[in-house]
Amino acid sequence: MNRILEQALNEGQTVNQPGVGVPDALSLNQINKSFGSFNALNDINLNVKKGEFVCLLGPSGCGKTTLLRIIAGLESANAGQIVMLGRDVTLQPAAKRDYGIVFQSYALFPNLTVAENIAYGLKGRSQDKQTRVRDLLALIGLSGIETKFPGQLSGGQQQRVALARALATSPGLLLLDEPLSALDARVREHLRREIRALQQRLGITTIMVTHDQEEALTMADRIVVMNHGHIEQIGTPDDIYAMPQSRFVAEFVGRANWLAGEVQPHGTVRIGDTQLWVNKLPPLLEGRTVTLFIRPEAVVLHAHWQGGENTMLAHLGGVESLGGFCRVSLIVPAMNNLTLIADVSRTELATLNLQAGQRVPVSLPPHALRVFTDEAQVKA
Ligand SMILES: Nc1ncnc2c1ncn2[C@@H]1O[C@H](COP(=O)(O)OP(=O)(O)OP(=O)(O)O)[C@@H](O)[C@H]1O
Repeated sequence: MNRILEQALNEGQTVNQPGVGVPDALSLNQINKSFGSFNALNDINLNVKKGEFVCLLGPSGCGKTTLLRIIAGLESANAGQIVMLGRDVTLQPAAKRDYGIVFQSYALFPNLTVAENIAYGLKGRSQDKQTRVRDLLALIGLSGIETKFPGQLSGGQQQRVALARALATSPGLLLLDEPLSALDARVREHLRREIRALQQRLGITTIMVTHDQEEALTMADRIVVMNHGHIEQIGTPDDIYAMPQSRFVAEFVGRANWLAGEVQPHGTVRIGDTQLWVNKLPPLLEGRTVTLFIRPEAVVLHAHWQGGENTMLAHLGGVESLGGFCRVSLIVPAMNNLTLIADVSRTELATLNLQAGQRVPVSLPPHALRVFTDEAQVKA
C-alpha cells in the first residue's frame, strides 16, 4: 500500500465516510465581508465534517472565491468566526492555518522541477523529502517525473502536481479554487473522478469552489449554493437537484419547466383548461397564483392515449439531440399553448417513433411537480 494512504489509515482519518463524533473540520460562523460599500458576503454559516467534500457553487461574482480566501487567511472577514478542528483561527495568519490549496491557474514555480515544487513547503532531511515526493507522485499517478519542469507537462499533469504539492504537508484541509476550469473537457472529467477518489481514499476534508454545476453534482458530498454573497441552500447533490428550495437554486442547477397557474379550491392547480394534481399542496394557497416546477426528465411521453391523472395531449415541437439523450419540446394547447421540454433517452424516442407536429399524450406526475410562490418553494 502507498505510504501516504497507510499513514492516513494509521492516523485514523476517516476513509470513505465523513467523520462522526469528532469536532467539525471547519465551522464558519456569521462571516461578513465587504469591499467598500459592496457586501460581498452576508452572514455565512457553514459546518464541514471531517472527511467531507463540500463544493461552493454559484455564478460569477457570488462570493465563493472570497469565502475560500477568507478560510485560507488570504483575505480577512469584517465580522465572524472561523474554527478549524475546534481551534479558533479567525485572527491567525495563513501560515498558521493547516491547509493545502490549489488554484485555477497552475501556480507552480516554472523554474523549479516537479520534485522541487512538491517539496517546496516540506521541512526536514533531503532524503525524507525525496521519499515523500516519490510517494506523492505515486499517489497522483505520475511516478518518475521528478526532474521535469512544469513547462514540460500538460495542463492536467500540472494540476496533479499542484495537488501533490498541496497534499505534501498532510494538511487537515484541502482548498481547491476552480482547479479544473482551465482544462479541456475530457481531462476535466477524468481529473474530477481522480480527485474525488483520492480525496475519499485519504479522507481529507476538502472545500472546492466551482461555477460548474456538473462538477459539484458529481464530486461533492454536500453543495453550498451561493448567490449575491449569501447561501441559498446547503444539501447533498440529490437534495439540491430534486428539492431546490428557491427558484434561484432550481434554475442554476439543472434544467426545469416553470408553469404558472392558479390554486383551485379542491387542491389542484389550473393552467389554461387543465387541472393539475399536485402532491402536498397546502390549503392556504387557495386562489393564489403559483409556479409549478418539473424537471424535463420527469415529463412522461406515451405512445398511446391512456388518460389518467395530469395527462394531456401535446404537439411535438422539435427534437434536439444532446448526445446521450434527446430534448423534446412539446406545445400543450390545453395549457395556453405553453411549451414543455422533456428529456428522453434515444431508445425511448425510437420506440415512440415521433414525427414533427404529431400529437403526443404527455403526463406530469403529481409527485414530480413542486410548487413555488414568487421566490421560495412551498413546503406542505
Ligand atoms: N479585492 C476586491 N476589491 C473589490 N471588490 C472585490 C474584491 N474581491 C472581490 N470583489 C468583488 O466581490 C464579489 C465576489 O467576488 P468573488 O471573486 O468572491 O466571486 P466568485 O463567486 O468567486 O466569482 P468568480 O467565479 O467570477 O471568481 C465580486 O463582485 C467581486 O467583484
